[in-house]
Amino acid sequence: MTKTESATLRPDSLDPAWLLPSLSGLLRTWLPRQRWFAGKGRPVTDLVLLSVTELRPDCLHLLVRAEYPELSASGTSRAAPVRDCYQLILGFGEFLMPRHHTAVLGRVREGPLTGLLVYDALHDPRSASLLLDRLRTPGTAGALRFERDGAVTIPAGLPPRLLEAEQSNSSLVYGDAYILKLFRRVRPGINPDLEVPWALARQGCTRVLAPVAWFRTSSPWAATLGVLQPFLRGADDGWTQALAALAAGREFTEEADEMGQATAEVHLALAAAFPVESQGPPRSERLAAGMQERLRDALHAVPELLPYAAGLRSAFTEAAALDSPRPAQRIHGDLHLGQVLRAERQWHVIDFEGEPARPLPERRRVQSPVRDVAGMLRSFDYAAHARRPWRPEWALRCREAYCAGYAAVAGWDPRSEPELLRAYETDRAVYEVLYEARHRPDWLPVPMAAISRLAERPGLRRLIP
Ligand SMILES: Nc1ncnc2c1ncn2[C@@H]1O[C@H](COP(=O)(O)OP(=O)(O)O)[C@@H](O)[C@H]1O
Ligand SMILES: O=P(O)(O)O[C@H]1O[C@H](CO)[C@@H](O[C@H]2O[C@H](CO)[C@@H](O)[C@H](O)[C@H]2O)[C@H](O)[C@H]1O
Repeated sequence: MTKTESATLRPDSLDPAWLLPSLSGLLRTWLPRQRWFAGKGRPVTDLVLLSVTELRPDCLHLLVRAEYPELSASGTSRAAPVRDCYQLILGFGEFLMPRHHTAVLGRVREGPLTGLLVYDALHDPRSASLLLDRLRTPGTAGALRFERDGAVTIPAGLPPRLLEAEQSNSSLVYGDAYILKLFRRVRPGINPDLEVPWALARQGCTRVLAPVAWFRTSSPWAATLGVLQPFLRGADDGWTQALAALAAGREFTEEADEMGQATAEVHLALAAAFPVESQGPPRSERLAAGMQERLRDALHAVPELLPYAAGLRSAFTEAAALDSPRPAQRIHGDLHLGQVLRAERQWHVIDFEGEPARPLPERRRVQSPVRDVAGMLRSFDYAAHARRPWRPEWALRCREAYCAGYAAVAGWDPRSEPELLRAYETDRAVYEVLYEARHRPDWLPVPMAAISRLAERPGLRRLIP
């Protein structure tokens, strides 16, 4: 990397009245290309600057509200546009890093900043280090507040690198000792990815990594913006390991069994750390109504789902007739193979953010633990369908092993509630269809294969993937 002189923003640079117009054209082109931007491939129809904070004269922290049309099966969007708030940390000045040309938004073409190069400052080691420095020494910058666990001392000077994983957010790794996740899509409220691991670690749960520092904002509303956790050096996630096993023609049942045990341990710790539903078991009717509603939304957005609608609905109708004996409790909310990391032969569970598209109050609500189990079962299926030849029997064995491991620790077997499991798997597959349509259209056939199976075998009782 070569860095030439970096321009300094003028003192009036924080004035939203002209800052946003200067950046607007660049953001409209750059945002839809980002992996974490939910409106991928759709035009940004409006941008509002919600807050701007100077981190350094040539580095700004921004919260920007982007508006884009909702996905619509008809192509003509009659649905209300989506309005999401995104966290950006932008650098201004010359930035030459050819490997990371996606980091560059471009040159400002109008207003007082004309000619200035704008880039995603997370790619700039100076800005990445600045963030760690702020987290090491608690304090404020405008509406931003940096905080840390007083019992932990974070060393200075750890070299930063931006993680190049397929992510919904952006993460910086410091000296292979800590990882800072910056939430890209910001919602009002405390993010469960801070709240949950913090509470679980205090329960003595060794399956999670306790947050050591975090930062939040109070403007335009209170929200968590980033969390720093210990980095598990040399760990592989479950997805990478499952694909490696498949490629080598190996079974993955031992790992799946241990993963089931880890999930159950986390569920037990969650039930101890947070209130469980005091009104008795979750009301299946209400639950199924929520699933039907999500299906309706997905049908509106993804036309490929329409032929399966009746079959999918039947999964929810069947579940509505039952009442699960399982009390509702806090859960992970988006459990899949990418959310478990294996280090020193032990699985750790990460990313308690829940499904990023849902509002935070919904993600923080108590739910059935079967939702998490179904998420992981779907993930074995994803792995088995990620490459040709498809290996559904491999997935079936993983799914059985995972449930057995779960049952051994939790004291109840998810397979004993097949209707509920099917409903949650169907709900998850519908979510995945929507997720892939929005973020990775090339992947759509994977959840669609499950949709066709789940819809066409309404009487299914086995764990056939
Ligand atoms: N504590 C950690 N130690 C090592 N790697 C981690 C850790 N936390 C996250 N990662 C890596 O970062 C990736 C993205 O993290 P994740 O929390 O899932 O972010 P996102 O919500 O953006 O998808 C994970 O798949 C994993 O490879
Ligand atoms: O990145 P997040 O952890 O926030 O989760 C989102 O992205 C996941 C993909 O990266 C997506 O997971 C889906 O694809 C996985 C394979 O890449 C597969 O293991 C999961 O089973 C499947 O759901 C997840 O749904 C989404 O919320």
